[in-house]
Amino acid sequence: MILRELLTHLPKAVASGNLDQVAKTVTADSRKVKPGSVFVAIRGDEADGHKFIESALEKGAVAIVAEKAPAADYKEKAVWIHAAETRKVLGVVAAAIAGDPSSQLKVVGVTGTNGKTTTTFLLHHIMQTVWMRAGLLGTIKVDNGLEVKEATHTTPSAEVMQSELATMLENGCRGVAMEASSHGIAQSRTDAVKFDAAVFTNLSQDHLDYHGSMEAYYEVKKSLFAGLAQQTGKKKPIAVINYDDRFGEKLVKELGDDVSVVTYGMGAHCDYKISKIRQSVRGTEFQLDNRGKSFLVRTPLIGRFNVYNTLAAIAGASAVGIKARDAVKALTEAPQVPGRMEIVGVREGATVFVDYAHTPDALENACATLRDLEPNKLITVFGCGGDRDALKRPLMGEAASEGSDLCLITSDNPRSEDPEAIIKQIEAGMKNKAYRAIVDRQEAIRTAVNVAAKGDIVLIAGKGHEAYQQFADETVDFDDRKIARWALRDKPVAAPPKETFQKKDSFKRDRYQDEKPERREGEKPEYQRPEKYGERRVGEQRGDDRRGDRRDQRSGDKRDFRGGDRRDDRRGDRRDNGGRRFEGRDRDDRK
Ligand SMILES: CC(=O)N[C@H]1[C@@H](OP(=O)(O)OP(=O)(O)OC[C@H]2O[C@@H](n3ccc(=O)[nH]c3=O)[C@H](O)[C@@H]2O)O[C@H](CO)[C@@H](O)[C@@H]1O[C@H](C)C(=O)N[C@@H](C)C(=O)N[C@H](CCC(=O)O)C(=O)O
Ligand SMILES: Nc1ncnc2c1ncn2[C@@H]1O[C@H](COP(=O)(O)OP(=O)(O)OP(=O)(O)O)[C@@H](O)[C@H]1O
Ligand SMILES: N[C@H](CCC[C@H](N)C(=O)O)C(=O)O
Ligand SMILES: [Mg+2]
Repeated sequence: MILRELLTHLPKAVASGNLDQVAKTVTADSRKVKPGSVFVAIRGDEADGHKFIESALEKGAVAIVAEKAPAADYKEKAVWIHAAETRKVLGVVAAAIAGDPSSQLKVVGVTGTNGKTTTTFLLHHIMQTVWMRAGLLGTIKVDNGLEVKEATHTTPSAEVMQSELATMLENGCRGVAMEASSHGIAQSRTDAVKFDAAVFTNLSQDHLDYHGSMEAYYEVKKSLFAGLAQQTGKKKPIAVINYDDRFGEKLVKELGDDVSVVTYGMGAHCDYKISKIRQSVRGTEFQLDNRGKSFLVRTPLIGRFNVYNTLAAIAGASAVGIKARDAVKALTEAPQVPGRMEIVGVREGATVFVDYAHTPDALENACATLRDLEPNKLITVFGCGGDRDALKRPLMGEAASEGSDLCLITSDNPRSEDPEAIIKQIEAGMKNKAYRAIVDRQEAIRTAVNVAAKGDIVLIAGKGHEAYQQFADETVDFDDRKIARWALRDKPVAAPPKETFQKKDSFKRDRYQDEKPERREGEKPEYQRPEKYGERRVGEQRGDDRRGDRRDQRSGDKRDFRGGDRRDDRRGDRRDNGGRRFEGRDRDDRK
């Protein structure tokens, strides 16, 4: 795009230099500048992009966008564009260079503290089923319709996002389901995206390290919806809002008439109303009432909160013209969202789930969901990430201890923090003494699996699909699901004596801290850190190592409600809520 044309998108900017040159790409990172790039200098939390202007010029930037005018001795090596709020300008320039792809795609953005990834996966599945080709952009992966890549961020920077959207359009996608994280909204990554609909799943405590208060966090989420009214070029966008959520209700009240609002929830006045929920370990079914029509929705997903995610996906799909009937049909074969309430195995009648609950609300819901399956005991393994909201730590302790019979507090991604110090902050919130602290996550998982007896459920929470663990000095390969499978494989054949875990007092940290889990003579050897886990990924940093699961979820990982699980190790006993106890079943081939 010729710079002169680009400037028509920036009416308030002041430019100097030869505007008849071609702008090929745009970036806010001097390290990614190539000849012909526009470099946008952004004042960030850690660095000031203006300091890298020289470096961008040396690499051949054709134009510099900055919040200040050029110095008097500036040699006009490149066009200088002086503008306010360069973060916002980045989005506008990126959209213009990419050909404004979101104006030609049906775009649904999903925001909220929990449920974004799940809802976008469901929505993407519906879009793919009905439209053949659709894009997905979020925490786990970017699917451009033809290829799947690991994601680095939940909501990538504006230039990455606009280029991904352009590829989706080129690849024949009709629409895209994308997550809008609060960081992404606050940093204007989503500003230049033209949404057809935006979904609000819920709001509860998280990210207070970044936003400062719940009110400020809410205001950021709200700005996505308020922004819909300012959008041009698309017919009136639709705000799809969870009306059972306190902040969702507030949002509905506060949005003006210039945004169309559609609500979902249990309340009689909701546009998409849920009732008659029935859950089992194989899936969930419920009644959906919408515009005088009733549907029986059946999905293989487990958990009451997934009823909300399912409904959000149906309402989001309807907002872009997909018939509710078609969405409901597609959801009978909804995909297993990696690491979200995923059954990883059953052994000796004990079932192990991996879930991504990493907020107090999510942990409370995850425990409640598994409690609904009426296990003998619910054993929860969890920790809290370092360098992130510290205020949620005792609250997660409280949620887990209230929802479980036994907790194993361990490390999540400690990042630059001391893992033991994080654990202490979690312990401050524990409501009972039925817990042990085991800093090593692998050890904690193995202990939980070993102590689980017939009819028990083990919940391994917090890291879900993540395939790594981040420490101050290194990032190592680590996958809860793999570790849990190995631990299940090595689990002693007979469950440990019941009395070991009967007395809640017996889980006091000091008593068990250094003990190794029991193993009987002649049984399988002591668990070794597998070779593969010896490989270090030294030096990888935050954004770069937020790696998702490499598997392409479109192939081979679908769960069919009607046919039951395709993976045979997901077979728990199918029970409804009729008061019977949950009992997992063993895979025969493990014996
Ligand atoms: C706190 C935060 O969100 N930071 C993000 C932000 O960084 P920043 O704007 O503060 O950038 P900075 O590092 O201070 O640098 C300022 C500018 O100088 C530039 N620079 C820097 C160094 C250099 O050599 N040359 C150069 O040009 C940088 O590219 C940047 O433009 O913008 C960067 C580019 O888009 C992001 O990579 C970075 O994400 C960091 C790595 C991160 O960890 N973010 C997490 C917290 C995040 O965004 N998470 C959300 C999910 C949260 C949720 O669950 O809801 C997400 O959407 O992924
Ligand atoms: N609608 C919901 N309400 C409450 N908790 C939920 C909901 N959906 C999912 N959860 C819980 O939150 C966890 C994370 O879900 P998911 O990955 O879909 O959320 P997310 O918003 O994308 O999270 P992140 O911001 O970290 O990417 C799940 O593993 C589950 O425990
Ligand atoms: N999107 C979330 C992911 C948290 C996952 C958890 N495993 C952790 O590292 O805290 C965040 O950035 O807060
Ligand atoms: Mg997500």
